[in-house]
Amino acid sequence: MRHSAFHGIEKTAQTIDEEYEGLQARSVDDHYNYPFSPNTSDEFLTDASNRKEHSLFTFVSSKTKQDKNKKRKDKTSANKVEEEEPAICKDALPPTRGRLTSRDELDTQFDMDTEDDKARSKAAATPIRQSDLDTLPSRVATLKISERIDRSISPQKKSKSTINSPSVTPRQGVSPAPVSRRSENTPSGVTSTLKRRPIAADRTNTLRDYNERLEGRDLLNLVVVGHVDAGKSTLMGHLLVKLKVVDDRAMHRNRTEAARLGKDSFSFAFVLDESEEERSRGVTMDIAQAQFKTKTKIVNLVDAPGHKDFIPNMINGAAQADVGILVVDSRRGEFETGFEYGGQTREHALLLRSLGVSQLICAVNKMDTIEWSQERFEEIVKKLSAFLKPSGYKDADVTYVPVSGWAGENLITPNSPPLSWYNKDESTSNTTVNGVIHGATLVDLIDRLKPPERPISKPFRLCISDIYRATGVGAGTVSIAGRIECGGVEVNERAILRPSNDQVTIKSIQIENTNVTSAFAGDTVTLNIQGVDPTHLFIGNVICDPEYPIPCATVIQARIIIFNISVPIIPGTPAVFHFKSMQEQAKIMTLVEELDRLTGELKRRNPRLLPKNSSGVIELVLHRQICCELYSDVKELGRFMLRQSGLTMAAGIITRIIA
Ligand SMILES: Nc1nc2c(ncn2[C@@H]2O[C@H](COP(=O)(O)OP(=O)(O)OP(=O)(O)O)[C@@H](O)[C@H]2O)c(=O)[nH]1
Repeated sequence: MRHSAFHGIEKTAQTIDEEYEGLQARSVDDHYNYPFSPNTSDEFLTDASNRKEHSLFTFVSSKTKQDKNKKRKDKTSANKVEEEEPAICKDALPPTRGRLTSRDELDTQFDMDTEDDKARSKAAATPIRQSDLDTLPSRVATLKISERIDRSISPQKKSKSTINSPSVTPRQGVSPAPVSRRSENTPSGVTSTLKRRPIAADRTNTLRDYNERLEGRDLLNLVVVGHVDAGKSTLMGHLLVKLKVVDDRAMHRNRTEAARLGKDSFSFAFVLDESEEERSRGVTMDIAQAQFKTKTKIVNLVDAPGHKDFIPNMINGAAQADVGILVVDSRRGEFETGFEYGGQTREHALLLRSLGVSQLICAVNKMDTIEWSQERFEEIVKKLSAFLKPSGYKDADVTYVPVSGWAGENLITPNSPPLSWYNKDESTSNTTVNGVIHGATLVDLIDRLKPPERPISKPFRLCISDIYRATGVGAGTVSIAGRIECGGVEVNERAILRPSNDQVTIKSIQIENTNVTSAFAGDTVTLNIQGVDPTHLFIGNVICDPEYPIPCATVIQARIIIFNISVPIIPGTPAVFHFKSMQEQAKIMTLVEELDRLTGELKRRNPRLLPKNSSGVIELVLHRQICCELYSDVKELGRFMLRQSGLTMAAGIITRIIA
C-alpha cells in the first residue's frame, strides 16, 4: 500500500532545479556567509498572506499504489504545507561544531518532571490577553486549511476539475470558526490527563487476532531520509523488488515509463515515486508508503522526500516512524554537499531525533561509483558518527552499511567480491566495530532493530494524517488514514472526533488495503467512519476513545531545546508549530524559564530571551486548537517542532495544557 501524494505546487520545476543547482554549486564559504534574514518579527507572518503566491507548496493529496488515479479522484483531503520558504539555502542546523542539539538531552530533561517542575509550571501560568491572541497572524493558515477541505471533502465537489477550481472560496461553510480560547472541553492547567484503559475481556480475542496477523514478527515503522538524490527511492525501490513486493511486470512498466521520460536511472525510484510530477522531475515530493517483511519484522516503510522544499512532508513521514534509515551519497563532493554545505543530511537526522526516533541505520549508498572503497566508507562513517553522537543518537543505536541501491548490492545478499573487506571472514563477521557490523546486509540491520513498546493498554488515539472520500462503503462514510498512537480499535466501535466532538462509528478498518477487524497501537490504518460532518474533519484531528477523549489546547506550556538559530527567541516570536502531520501558526508568548541545557536545572526565571543552543520553558499560543497529550502521557502526541522561515528553530515537548 502506498499513501503517496502529489501536490498543487506553485513553484515551477525550473525554480526548484535552479535552487538545487545553486545549492550544489555553493562553496563552504558561500554557505556560511550567505546573507540570512531570519524574519523573526510579526511582520513575517502578517505579511504571509501577501506572499501566498510565493509559498512553495500549498496542498498535498494522496493516492494508493494500486489505484492511484482512482484515489486521486476520490481524494478528499490534502495536507497543507505551511512553511514560509526562505530565499536562501542556509541550513537550519549547524555544521558540526561542538554540541548541536541532543534528543537525549530532551529525553533526560523531559523525564525530569519533579515537584519543582510543577511548582514552576504553576508560577508560570501567566494569563494570556485577548489582544495578544488577536495579533496572531493567521490568515494564511486559515485560507489553506479551508481550501483543502473545501476542495476535497464537500460532497458536491466530485470532479477533479472542481477539486482544482480556483473559484472555490476559502472559508465558505467549511472552515471552523476560530476557536474560543478557553475551550469548555479543556480543563485549565491540565498536568496529567491520561488514564489507562482497562483491556476489556472481549478484546483479548482481538488481541490474539492481532498477534496472529503479525505472524510472530515485530511491527516497525521505518522512515527513509537523506539529502536530495542520495538514492533513497532507488534503494528502497530495489529492495522491494528484491523482496518480491514488487513483481516483474510492475518493474517492467517502471522501466518502460522511465525510458519514455528519458530517466532510465530512475526506474527503481519509480516504484515509490508514482506521481507524474515526481517522475518527470526525478524528485520525490511527498512521502510514499509500502510494506515488506523480513525474518523478524513487518516493516511499514515511509520514503521521505530529500529536497529542502519538502521538509514539511518529510516531517509528516518521520512523525509516523519508530526507526530511520539515513541514506548518504558516498561520492566525493556529493556526500559533502548533503552533509557539510547546507544539505539535508544533518537536518533530517536532527529532525528525526527530535521526533523521537533513536535507532538509525546509515546506508552509505552509491558505493558502486567509488569502487566500494573501504577508505571512503570509513571516512564517511567517522564524519557521520562525530555528528550523530552529540545529536542525541547513542552509539549502540546507530549502524552503518555500505550499499548500492542501483546495483542492489548488499541489500539482502552479502558476499559480493568488491565487499570482501566488509564481509571479511567468519571470525570477524557479525562483530560490531564503531557501528559497523561486518558482513551485515541492509536487511540484516533492519532485522536487528529493536521494536518500540506499543502502548495498547492506553485509550485509543489516532491522529489523522490523510482524509479520503470513501467509496463502496456506504453513504456518509469518510476514510481517514493515520497511525494509531495508543490503544486499539475494532470494527463497529464508537469513537469521538476531536476537537469537533462528532460521535463516529468505525465501519471498517484497512491495513495495507486488506480489511481487518481490529487494529492497535503502531498500526498505520485507514478507517472508514460514519457519523462525522466532513466539514469538521481536518488533518491533525484525533479520533479517540469517547470515554477518554484527548485534550484540546490553544495555549500550552512546553520545554524546548533551541537549535542554532540566528536570532534569539523573544516573547512574541512567531513560529510554525509542526505537530504530527499538521502545522499551525503559533506565537511564543512567554519565556518562563531558561534551563541548563545539560542538567535541566533552572538558570533564570522570566528571561528576556532564549539564545541559540539553549533550553527553556515557554508558553505557546496556537491559532487553532490542537489535540495533544502531555509528553509524560503519550510521547508521540506530546512532542513538536517549531519552524520559521523554512528553518527549524526548536524541538519541544508539552509539559502542561493551559487552555
Ligand atoms: N550509480 C548509482 N546511482 C544511484 C544509486 N542509487 C541511486 N542512484 C541514482 O541517483 C539518482 C537519484 O536517485 P533517487 O532514488 O531518486 O534519489 P532520492 O534520494 O530518492 O531523491 P529524492 O527523494 O528526490 O530526494 C538516480 O539517478 C539514481 O539512479 C546507486 O547506488 N548507484
